[in-house]
Amino acid sequence: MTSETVRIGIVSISDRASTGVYEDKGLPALQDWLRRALLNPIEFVPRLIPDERVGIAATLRELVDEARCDLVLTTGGTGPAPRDVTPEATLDVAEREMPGFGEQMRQISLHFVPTAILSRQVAVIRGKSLIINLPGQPKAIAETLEGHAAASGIFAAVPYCIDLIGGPYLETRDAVIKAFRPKSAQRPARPAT
Ligand SMILES: Nc1ncnc2c1ncn2[C@@H]1O[C@H](COP(=O)(O)OP(=O)(O)OP(=O)(O)O)[C@@H](O)[C@H]1O
Ligand SMILES: Nc1nc2c(c(=O)[nH]1)N[C@H]1C(S)=C(S)[C@@H](COP(=O)(O)O)O[C@H]1N2
Repeated sequence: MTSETVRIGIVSISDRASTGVYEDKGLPALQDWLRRALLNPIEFVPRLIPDERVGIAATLRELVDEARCDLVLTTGGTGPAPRDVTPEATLDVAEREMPGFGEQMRQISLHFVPTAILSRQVAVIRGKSLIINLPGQPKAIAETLEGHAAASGIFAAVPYCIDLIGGPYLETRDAVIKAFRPKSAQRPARPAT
């Protein structure tokens, strides 16, 4: 059985990376982790943009409404600094909030850094797409998606969430992240790769 293709918007939000002050490590880190974690063919739709609320909201709308992404992951701009506005922009485009993702990410991240509580990250649904904010530190991407021995990574809940909102059936590599679905929602497993 062939996996369905998934279209994923990846958005790196950083004033300095988007103006070339330093090299962006957010988009490569997102791509690397998703390629490792997913068995589905992936079409990435990447964007590197500054910390501007209106521009971030416009990018998220475009990725969901025009590019038809099933999932959008952002990185950066979730902290308390005046220019950190990613959560506000994400809420601007939200139809529904999914507060469990932010709660769980802060729990996971406390196993890595005491400043985990400074991230105001949110997750929302718009149309048939799930949008999730991740912190800006490139290493925080794998940390929050994959988790810690004591706190399961948020990506474990992403495939079933996407099932429920009408997206493609995502299959993960268990060695990276084991997706959880109720038995009634599981399809027969593919041979391991
Ligand atoms: N996109 C990125 N690429 C590479 N490193 C990054 C990126 N975003 C953040 N970092 C690193 O994480 C550190 C802390 O992130 P911080 O929240 O200050 O970044 P930011 O808000 O994206 O930066 P900026 O002030 O340029 O918008 C940065 O000093 C940088 O070392
Ligand atoms: N897993 C993880 N979460 C993390 C961090 C990290 O290094 N790893 N950094 C924290 C810090 S220092 C800040 S300020 C906030 C917000 O980061 P952002 O503004 O770059 O999004 O995320 C926090 N969450």
